[in-house]
Amino acid sequence: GASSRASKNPPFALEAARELVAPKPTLREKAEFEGGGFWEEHDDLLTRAWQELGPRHGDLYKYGHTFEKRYLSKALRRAARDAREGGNETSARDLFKEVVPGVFASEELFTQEFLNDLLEELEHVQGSGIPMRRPNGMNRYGVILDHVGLESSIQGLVEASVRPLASMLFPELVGVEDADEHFAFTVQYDTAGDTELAKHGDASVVTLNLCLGRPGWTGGYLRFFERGGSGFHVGSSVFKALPRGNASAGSGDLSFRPGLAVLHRGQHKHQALPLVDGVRTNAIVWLMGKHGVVRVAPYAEHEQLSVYERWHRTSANALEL
Ligand SMILES: O=C(O)CCC(=O)C(=O)O
Ligand SMILES: [Fe+2]
Repeated sequence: GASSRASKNPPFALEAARELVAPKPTLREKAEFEGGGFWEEHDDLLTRAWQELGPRHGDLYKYGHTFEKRYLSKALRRAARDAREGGNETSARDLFKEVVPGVFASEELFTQEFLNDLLEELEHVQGSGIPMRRPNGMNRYGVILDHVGLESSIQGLVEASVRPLASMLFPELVGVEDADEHFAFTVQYDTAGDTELAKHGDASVVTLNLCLGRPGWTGGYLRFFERGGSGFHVGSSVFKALPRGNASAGSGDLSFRPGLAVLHRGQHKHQALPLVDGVRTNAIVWLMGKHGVVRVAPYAEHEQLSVYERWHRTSANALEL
């Protein structure tokens, strides 16, 4: 019962978590390996502290009809319905423009409420005093969304729309089990903290990168590279076998605006150019297979998912849109 459970756990997890002295997030050297023990040791306490803190926007934490109505655009909901019920991906494809070869952008996926609520939730979480682990060794000021209670709602979002869209745009990479898991985090650039991110590939098969805001920064372009281990090589037989439009991972600079989302291959090398002024915050979802496995070998055309398979894989897809 409630009393025996309470007696097993130390009370006031939130207060206890605030007392913890976490490994410094500003240490750069070997950053990604540092302090792993700390986070494992206190995992339970931190999870309870987040529960005690509670949300500012509760709707963000549960995927379902309310989430979809508040946070997904009408255009995305209609496109998903057309694809799922009518087997027609035309409206889903029409959401995107290929702004750099292999980089598909859309301003039509999420609502303004999603951007606002997420930004406010980040402030709430970052002001809580609960220690937080950095998303990766390169960006020191983001939040791992999966660690602050948002993992299940983001997984719901992934299953219902992000994974089907990723499979539609990159059918040679997203098969049945290639995007069963995700890693979701934010990055934040400002002139007092991190201003840029070195050239890298993501530990993902496909990445969704959504700009949250705040409006008014300058600089901070996302640069994509044609070469440098994209996994696709012009002239190889594999490359030639890929369908047009999905074959390339080209070079170019992308200018974000709040609400602009891009999908790109994780192996498509990219770099965040220096922010000159203001603040840019993006939410990023890496898609990957179970246990973090990242598929890089492309599927031949006959092995790729059908439209039906893309949009009907899981029970989450059955949610009313
Ligand atoms: O600056 C960005 O929007 C991209 C960040 C990024 O590529 C990453 O965190 O993997
Ligand atoms: Fe990245």
